[in-house]
Amino acid sequence: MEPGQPGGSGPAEPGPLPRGVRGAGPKASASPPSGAEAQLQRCAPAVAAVLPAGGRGERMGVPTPKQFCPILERPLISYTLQALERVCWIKDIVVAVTGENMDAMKDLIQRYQHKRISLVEAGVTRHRSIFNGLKALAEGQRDAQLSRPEVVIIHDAVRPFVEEDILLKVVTAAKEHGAAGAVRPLVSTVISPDADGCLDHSLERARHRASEMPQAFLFDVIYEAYQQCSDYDLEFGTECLQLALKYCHIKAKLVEGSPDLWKVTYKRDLYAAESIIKERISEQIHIVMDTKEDEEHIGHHFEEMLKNELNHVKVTSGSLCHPGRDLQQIILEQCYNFICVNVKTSEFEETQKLLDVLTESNISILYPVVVISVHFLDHKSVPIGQKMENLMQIREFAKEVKKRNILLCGLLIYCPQEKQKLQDSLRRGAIIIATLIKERNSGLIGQLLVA
Ligand SMILES: Nc1ccn([C@@H]2O[C@H](COP(=O)(O)OP(=O)(O)OP(=O)(O)O)[C@@H](O)[C@H]2O)c(=O)n1
Ligand SMILES: O=P(O)(O)OC[C@@H](O)[C@@H](O)[C@@H](O)CO
Repeated sequence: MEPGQPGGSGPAEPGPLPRGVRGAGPKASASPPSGAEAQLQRCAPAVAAVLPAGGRGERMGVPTPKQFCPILERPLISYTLQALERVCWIKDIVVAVTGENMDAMKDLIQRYQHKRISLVEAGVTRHRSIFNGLKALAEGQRDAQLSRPEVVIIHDAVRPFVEEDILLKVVTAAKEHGAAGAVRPLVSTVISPDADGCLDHSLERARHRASEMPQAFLFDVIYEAYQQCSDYDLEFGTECLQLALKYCHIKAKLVEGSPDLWKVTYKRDLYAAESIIKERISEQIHIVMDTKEDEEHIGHHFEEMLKNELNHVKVTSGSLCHPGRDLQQIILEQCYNFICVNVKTSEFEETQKLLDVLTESNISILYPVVVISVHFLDHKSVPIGQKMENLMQIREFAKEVKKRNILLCGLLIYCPQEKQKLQDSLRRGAIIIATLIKERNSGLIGQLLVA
């Protein structure tokens, strides 16, 4: 077993410590608890998580096991780890991977600065992988600082959209009932075929649920269940809650989960996951301009047009004159989309300053950051040949910053003197920007689009 490598900036900062669970890291609680809160936390359960990630992903139909398939050039499992790492009261995350994928997993932990991760060898079935993870926690391996938790979460590594609230619900329910699991309404009706492959009977859909993840258990319950488990169950079983019922007579509490708890199984699920992630990181755009706010200029007309056309997202704006104030705050808010409107300075002076700040910030470790360098072509500009020659530098800039997962492309907005035509150009520019951010396509880096 290999502990994960300590990270640097790492994933998003964990959320606030919910009542009733003990913190894990230095940021587990903003200030030391007092009185009843301290008492509550002292008796709160220590929580660990086991992530089975040792499958082959045969139903995905590609050579790469689906947990390592890329979404926006980052392996799927990294998103699940990030989701669990956001929860500060999960002390250890034990991931079961096959021996052949162990090195790839260690590289991934290092590259994306995942924390609190320990690795164990997967088994030939999902139940065996989970059992190996539980054994690692039970034996409290010193080299990974693992300790036996009171409550253990079991969550498939290929379910990236898991939020703190469902985790807290299943952990709290497991503490009371011994076991708990997320469920969802059935989408299709379950039927039972007879020996001839014909319908024997169907289940009343409204009275049944789909068992999803996360699930949570008192550690002693699920560990005892796995220790008693038959080889048949270990080989063919698919339901941990059933093991707790069959071997420990514990009836798990069923917790209604959100639609996002689905498991990535087929290729369509990977496309869906990528679309959801793209949508989530496109919700905020920050405009950087190299002119003062009160200055009448085409750049401010364009800023207004952007805010009107992109009214479905949060659009903030500022300048680089005070990067310590505006931009750092925006980066802390995890904005992944930046528009640099070059009005007064030479072609790429402002854009270069923005790229330097973004490169320093590590914001693009987990998600590709889109930067669009906006330029204007009007009758006062330098001769168009000279202008275009200057703007072609964007290709070199883009190639350089791509190494830092920053997707840079340019937008040249033609500014006719006639007011309506100018408005049309600005609107086309805004639509191009909205598309570039939504698609986040690395194939367009270094391109200069014209509106
Ligand atoms: N021997 C196994 C088999 C599966 N899993 C993990 O269990 C989770 C859910 O299983 P499933 O969706 O069935 O994954 P695969 O077995 O990889 O998929 P397939 O059945 O299509 O091969 C996945 O994170 C998978 O990596 C595991 O840890 N060990
Ligand atoms: O059967 P699979 O290995 O595809 O999936 C394993 C679990 O995710 C699945 O059985 C859930 O219903 C939870 O128990």
